[in-house]
Amino acid sequence: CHQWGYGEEDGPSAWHNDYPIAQGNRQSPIDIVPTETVYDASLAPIMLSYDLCTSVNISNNGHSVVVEFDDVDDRTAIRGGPLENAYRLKQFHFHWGGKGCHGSEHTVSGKTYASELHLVHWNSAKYKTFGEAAAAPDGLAVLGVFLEGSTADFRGFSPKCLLPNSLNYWTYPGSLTTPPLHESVTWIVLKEPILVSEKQVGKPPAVATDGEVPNAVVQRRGGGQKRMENNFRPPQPLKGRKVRASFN
Ligand SMILES: C[C@H](CNC(=O)c1ccc(S(N)(=O)=O)cc1)Cn1ccc2ccccc21
Ligand SMILES: [Zn+2]
Repeated sequence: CHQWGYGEEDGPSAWHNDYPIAQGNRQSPIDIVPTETVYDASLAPIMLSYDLCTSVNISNNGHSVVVEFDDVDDRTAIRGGPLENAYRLKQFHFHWGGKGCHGSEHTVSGKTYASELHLVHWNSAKYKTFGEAAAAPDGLAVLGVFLEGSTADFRGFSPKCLLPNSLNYWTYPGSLTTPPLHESVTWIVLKEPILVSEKQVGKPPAVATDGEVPNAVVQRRGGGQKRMENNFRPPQPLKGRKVRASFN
């Protein structure tokens, strides 16, 4: 099966060998240039109903730490914004760098953030399963939230506590940022970052790249477990796409 990663040999610059769509026309992430975005007054505010969300598990899939939700109904969903109907929350995960710097996937005029949270939703009105939606052009909606280093509390555990005060956003048609890189994502990227504690962002979560969730990752010389870091794809060509802003 296709082994891909973020290293020299198997990283983003090699993904096109196994996933030619990597050079497609709506790839993600992108560099968002605010002066080149278009304010669209017809864009509705996004509405998040995360209150009844039921997280099911947390796992390390070798590429990120993923918190999965049970997606049997639309209790936990995102609506409004550029979306035609409700999209159901499936999972959220993070992308980060090493030592608390440059870990975000989207950038804003070249500025990188320490990390980026992705809340992944699927179009349950049109598709029966996440897998089916993940391959359809209007199948997914991913809410991207930048994480900046500072101190902040992290009480409770509704994804709502992971959101900034303002829901001002940019939106554009894009793709999964990891293989299979399906061009199936309506991206909604919040402008305002959330602040998480330096110690949390400074040190990437202690996860290994071989899928184990060790209590502490040991840095073994030569092979064995490697600390998972820099699991971000660099910005991809815009190829004429318009990035719309929900704010002036
Ligand atoms: C495409 C899927 C695996 N990939 C993702 O789910 C995914 C989601 C979000 C992003 S990002 N970084 O753009 O937000 C990247 C990858 C495999 N898959 C196919 C069927 C299926 C069913 C359940 C679970 C996974 C499944
Ligand atoms: Zn992601």
